[in-house]
Amino acid sequence: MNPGGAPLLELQGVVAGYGPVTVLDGLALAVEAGSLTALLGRNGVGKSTTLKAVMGLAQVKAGRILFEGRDITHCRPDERAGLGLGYVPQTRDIFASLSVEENLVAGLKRFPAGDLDQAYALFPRLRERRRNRGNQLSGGEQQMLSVARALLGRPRLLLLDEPLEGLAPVICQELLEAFRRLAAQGGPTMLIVEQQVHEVLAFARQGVILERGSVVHQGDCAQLRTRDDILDRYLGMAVA
Ligand SMILES: Nc1ncnc2c1ncn2[C@@H]1O[C@H](COP(=O)(O)OP(=O)(O)OP(=O)(O)O)[C@@H](O)[C@H]1O
Repeated sequence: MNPGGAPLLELQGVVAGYGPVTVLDGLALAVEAGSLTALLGRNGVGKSTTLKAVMGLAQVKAGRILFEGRDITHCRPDERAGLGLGYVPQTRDIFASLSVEENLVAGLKRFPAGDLDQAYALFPRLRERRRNRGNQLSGGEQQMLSVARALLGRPRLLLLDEPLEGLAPVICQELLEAFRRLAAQGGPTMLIVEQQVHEVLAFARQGVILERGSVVHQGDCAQLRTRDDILDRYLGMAVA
């Protein structure tokens, strides 16, 4: 399951990209089981590509990706999902013409062990909107549905790509509160790519900063919040 206490996820010297384009340049990254990790960095440094490489959606040209100590570098994306990796893409993975409930039921075809009631308990708004079509939902509700669909697979690691993008502050807090409840209930380890640095640093426990496809800083989010020098240097900002 997890031989020798290995990290839940480990990227070893990963070189990855798209065709001739190389984005990740020997990326080394470890995510411990039970952690909440924020993956930060300026636009275009390779945050989404990191998640795509883990899911088998970007081409890995060198290096290895291990999940629970098992080499998944060459597994198909659906095999990775079956092994316990959940992914919420930046594009929100829902069917616009299906209702909330139909979206979830479609997810159950893929993950028969999933639990609709659990999804509704985590996001009561989805129960209220269960007859609304995907394209009749607000951005926040679409994001909740996308997360709920990923959770049907009962992942041990949930990869979230900019879950707060384009959401009003009050909805961001609602979503983060749901993530907190999920974590408190022993939910999946989470690796979150996010541009809303204030919000994600207040939520996550570990922060990893990428620059040009490599890790340039990693540490406690509580400490990172006080490191204006690092935030300014790598993210072009200072957090009060
Ligand atoms: N399908 C693709 N084909 C070719 N190049 C791509 C593709 N997707 C992304 N890229 C390039 O890879 C680089 C890294 O992109 P990526 O989306 O991983 O960055 P990011 O750190 O997530 O950025 P952002 O914060 O803007 O989403 C960028 O230069 C981007 O243009």
